[in-house]
Amino acid sequence: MNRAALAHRLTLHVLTDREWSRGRDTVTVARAALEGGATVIQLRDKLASTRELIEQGQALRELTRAYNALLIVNDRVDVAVAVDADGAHVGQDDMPAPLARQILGPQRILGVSAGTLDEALGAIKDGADYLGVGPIFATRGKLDAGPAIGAKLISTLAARFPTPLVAIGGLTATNAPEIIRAGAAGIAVITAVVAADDITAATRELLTTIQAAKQSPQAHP
Ligand SMILES: Cc1ncc(COP(=O)(O)OP(=O)(O)O)c(N)n1
Ligand SMILES: Cc1nc(C(=O)O)sc1CCOP(=O)(O)O
Ligand SMILES: [Mg+2]
Repeated sequence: MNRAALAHRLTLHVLTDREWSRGRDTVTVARAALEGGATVIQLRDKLASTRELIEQGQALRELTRAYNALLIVNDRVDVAVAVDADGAHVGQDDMPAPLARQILGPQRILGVSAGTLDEALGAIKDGADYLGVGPIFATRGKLDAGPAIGAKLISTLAARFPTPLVAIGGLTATNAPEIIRAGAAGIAVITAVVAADDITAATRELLTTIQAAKQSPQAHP
């Protein structure tokens, strides 16, 4: 997939998280988000056994194909390959990106987290297909995320590099537009979607807001 196509498909990335799902199972949450227009489902379950993760991954693989959405597996590059996901996402404490790339091969998508310019430069050098940049705002979704960094890193990176940027951390329909205008290709959320009363409606609202921001004249060139 070329960069422009990938950037388009990264518009709205929903991370599963059973701790925030209010008793709803991962497949139910993902289906509702896909119905609302999520373009990526990231399987992120810090509690699951490997066997459970594989089962969830296989179910999400089928579902994401039916909705023409991407499936990314968080942390577990081996599981990403085993369930034939589109890719994997690794952070700064996870498998190093060059090893993840070896396992994923050249075709699958490799996402890497970056919270600083140095981390971003390293991830780009290591061949990340997209960067997960955050935490942009204060977040409830990741306890060890560190302090909010705001939009500056997004605008700096967008001005200098073509690698698509996915903003994460405290994103909502209210604050997403300014981050898209700063140059993010898309946003990633946990609580704004998976903890919502109506997951489909929350996803739809986010998607509409992001699409409008992408088309606004103030959008990043
Ligand atoms: C799109 C996206 N961006 C950042 C992250 C965070 O990854 P990481 O730092 O490894 O933290 P955990 O998600 O593993 O807790 C992400 N998952 N997705
Ligand atoms: C999983 C994750 N990674 C982050 C990072 O900054 O890398 S912030 C985060 C949690 C995002 O949850 P919410 O959308 O509810 O704020
Ligand atoms: Mg991780």
